[in-house]
Amino acid sequence: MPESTAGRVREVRVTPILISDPPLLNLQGVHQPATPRTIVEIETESGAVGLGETYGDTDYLTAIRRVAPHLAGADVSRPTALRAVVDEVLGADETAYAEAGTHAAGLRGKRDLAKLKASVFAVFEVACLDAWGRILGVPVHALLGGRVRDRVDYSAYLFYKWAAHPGAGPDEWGGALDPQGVVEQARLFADRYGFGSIKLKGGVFDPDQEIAAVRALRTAFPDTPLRLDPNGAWSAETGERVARELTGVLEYLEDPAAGVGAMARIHQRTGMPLATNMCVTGFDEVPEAFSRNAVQVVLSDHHFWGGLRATLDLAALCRTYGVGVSMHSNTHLGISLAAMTHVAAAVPDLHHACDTHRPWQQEDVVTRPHAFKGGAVEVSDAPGLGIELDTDALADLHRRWSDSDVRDRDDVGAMRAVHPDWTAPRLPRW
Ligand SMILES: O=C([O-])C(=O)C[C@H](O)[C@@H](O)C(=O)[O-]
Ligand SMILES: [Mg+2]
Repeated sequence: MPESTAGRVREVRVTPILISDPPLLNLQGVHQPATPRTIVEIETESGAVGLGETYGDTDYLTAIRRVAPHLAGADVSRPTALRAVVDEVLGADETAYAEAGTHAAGLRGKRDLAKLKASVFAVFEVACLDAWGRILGVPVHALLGGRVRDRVDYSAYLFYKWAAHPGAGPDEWGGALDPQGVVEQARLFADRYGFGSIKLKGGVFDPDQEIAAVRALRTAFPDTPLRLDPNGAWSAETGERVARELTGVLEYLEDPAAGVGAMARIHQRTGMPLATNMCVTGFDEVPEAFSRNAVQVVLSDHHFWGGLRATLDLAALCRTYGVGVSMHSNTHLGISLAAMTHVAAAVPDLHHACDTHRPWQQEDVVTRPHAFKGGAVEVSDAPGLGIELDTDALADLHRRWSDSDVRDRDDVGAMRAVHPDWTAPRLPRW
């Protein structure tokens, strides 16, 4: 019998876009009014089109564009084989990633070539699985072993924020710069989306102010699991103090201090469960962190762990070592949310609500953006990722990218629009 050509890759389209983003504050500065993402479409000989979404910064976009032409003729049912293609095309040039600017580097752990390759592979893997699922008529979660839940719980992801970007009118969320503002934002998220867990992005104000905000959330939401994430802004001593003050209040504390040593010390001295998307962001970082008991919850993220099946590998590793698993997010649209939901649906031991930035985005490139009901997204059983590309929206957001000179996420630069002397904070900041 002749080999089937249905899953053979005919064309790969890579489209950079800019999506608008509110003025959300973090350790490094503030989100820009618009941030880059990359959308990948893999079209097969049968006409099936698989979708992927990932970071849009120059280093990612350049690497994705370099690899894309080499995928023609590959088979979407064999995504593992593409790993070798990515490795070969991106070669051994460590500088490809390390020198590509400062932007959000500090907020999501190490930056090296291995991680860039894992990230580039991930967006193609998702698109292949989507196309393959469409061809077979099965959902992506079925290709991952099948769903073990019907709905995936997400967490409200609160940020300190300005009421508006400089020079722009106020947005629909309003400002949140003190405990009362944070509680009001939480109520908005709970009312609109029904989230049953709350995370506050910290590292913005003095730790005592952030402790006060968490206590105000506890008073307003007595039974809701709470988290605080200062992105490694504190010293081990400060982390220890905050951990003691918030013991019994937080479900977990996320990246209180930078590095495995500080994390291990904080946990050992306080017993506070610690989560990370900074000190363990690749498989090579697992042995030391786990053997030193530095993290109790790993925040997986298929965008940089190497795709959906690598996320399942990570979950299995965590299970083996008695470490919890949950999910990290960055500013993203519906293709990423669909991929996150399919893989989360297939992870057996997912005991924490996943992070998502999606409610902060007012536009999308999918025709029917996901709805959060009771804080959860329903797991789709439609073929592939269960989403359709809105080609007009994609064209509009690509036009915005073409008309703009924003090419990288730069929270530090965005902060300079208001504080001209602002520089990336040296750690520990407190
Ligand atoms: O959990 C985290 O550290 C993040 O979500 C990283 C992000 O870059 C977050 O800090 C943001 O969007 O400002
Ligand atoms: Mg984090």
